Amino acid sequence: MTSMMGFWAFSQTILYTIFPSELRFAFLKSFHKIFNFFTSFCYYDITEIDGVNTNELYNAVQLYLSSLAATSATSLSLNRGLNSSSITFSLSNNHRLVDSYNGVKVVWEHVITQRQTQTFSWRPLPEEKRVFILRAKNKDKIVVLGSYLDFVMEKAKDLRRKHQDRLLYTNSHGGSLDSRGHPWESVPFKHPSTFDTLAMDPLKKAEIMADILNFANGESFYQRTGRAWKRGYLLYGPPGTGKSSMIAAMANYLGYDIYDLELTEVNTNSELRKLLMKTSSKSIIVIEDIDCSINFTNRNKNGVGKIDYLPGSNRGENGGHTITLSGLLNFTDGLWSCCGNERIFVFTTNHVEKLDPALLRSGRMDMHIHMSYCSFSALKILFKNYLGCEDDQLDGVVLKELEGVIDEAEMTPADISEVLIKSWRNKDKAARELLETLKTRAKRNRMKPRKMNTNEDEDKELEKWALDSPIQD
Ligand SMILES: Nc1ncnc2c1ncn2[C@@H]1O[C@H](COP(=O)(O)OP(=O)(O)OP(=O)(O)O)[C@@H](O)[C@H]1O
Ligand SMILES: [Mg+2]
Repeated sequence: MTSMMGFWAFSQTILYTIFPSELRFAFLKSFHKIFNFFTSFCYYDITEIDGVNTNELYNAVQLYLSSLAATSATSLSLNRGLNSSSITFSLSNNHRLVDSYNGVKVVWEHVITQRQTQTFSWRPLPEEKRVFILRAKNKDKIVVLGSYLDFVMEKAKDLRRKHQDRLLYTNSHGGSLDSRGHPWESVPFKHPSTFDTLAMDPLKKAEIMADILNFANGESFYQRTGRAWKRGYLLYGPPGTGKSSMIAAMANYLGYDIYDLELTEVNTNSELRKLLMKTSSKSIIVIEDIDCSINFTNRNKNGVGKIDYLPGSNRGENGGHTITLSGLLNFTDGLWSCCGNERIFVFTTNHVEKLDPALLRSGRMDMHIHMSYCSFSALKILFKNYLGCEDDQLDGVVLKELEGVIDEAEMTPADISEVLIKSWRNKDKAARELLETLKTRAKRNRMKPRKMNTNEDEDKELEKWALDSPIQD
């Protein structure tokens, strides 16, 4: 500003010595206009990469402008991501867009420049440097910084949930970062499972739906009670009972992204933290088959399990992998779990009895959900899904028999779907075939010798405990 004033004084001196008075006035007037034009505006740079981190505001602005650009910009870049169902717009290089908010007019410009070749860097940066420049009048500074940018962030979040494909992230290359600073790779998430298609006890389903909805709408509750805005679910039960389908249904219901954390790819607790820091809010962080990829049972003298990689996993015994159960609990529970908001953690397992009790203890996972064999009420949902009919449209006698035998048959919804899918065009035939299969399974189960040993008793005890664990805050 001082140099501006100096330049102003200097130009006035020149003016008085060179120009006659009439010309001087006209010149001064235009000069004043130009001078005011530049000094009455403020400019904000929003760069794509801020230091080493991706700038969330940049992504939000890009999305927000894409919705404006579609109708008002004259030059657009059109993109369609691999596997994506929709085209996205973005402002072309050096193009501008005018936006107004509460009577305040702002101008956005997108500037892309080539980055100078880097001599040395811990992490290579992308070749292009991309910046959004926001211009606003000085007098509107408070509105812009106080509420306009928050408005842009909120709008972008909504747009993303409404129009963009949700994403499924995976950490297939462990915790290492790519050139844009992401440890996660993503693909569009298009799982068709919803709570409508999920076959399970309707009361239990309603309870889970209410719980996640309460969570998603509970910002003020979490703020008031001083709790981190996160919730943990443990889904356990035999294969094919719908644990993964439940996760997909949750994501579709809330419009959240999914981070599928492959724990065997993560080497250290700090890598785990890095991964957590790079997850966005409104997401579900999933660790599937937690008992299969790692073994928590090997506790050290402090009673905290150190994770041994099982023979099937791709980690050797002496590979220098130092991830611990306390690291994992810190990830879900501790201070690090609070960087970011509105996140759901889901662990799944086929063997709840193999999990370390520290993981099951009250307060760790807020809700333990037992996904079990198909019940009669769950079967009715499968009839609707696969045969397109309500149960009262089926033969009453067959239905009664199905009800009598289904619990004893102990068949998973996945197994039952396989039977129904074979004759889905003929609903009565499909129901009859299912009845035959269920009867055969029930007979086999009746003949199977029940092993009753202390281990089984313990397992049952543990399952009961897991089932009875905390359900509400
Ligand atoms: N409860 C259910 N409701 C509707 N469909 C189901 C249900 N459970 C299983 N299925 C069907 O079976 C398939 C496999 O189920 P899913 O992958 O959800 O089981 P899972 O419990 O995650 O199994 P695993 O323990 O092997 O991971 C699903 O794609 C779906 O078609
Ligand atoms: Mg699964």
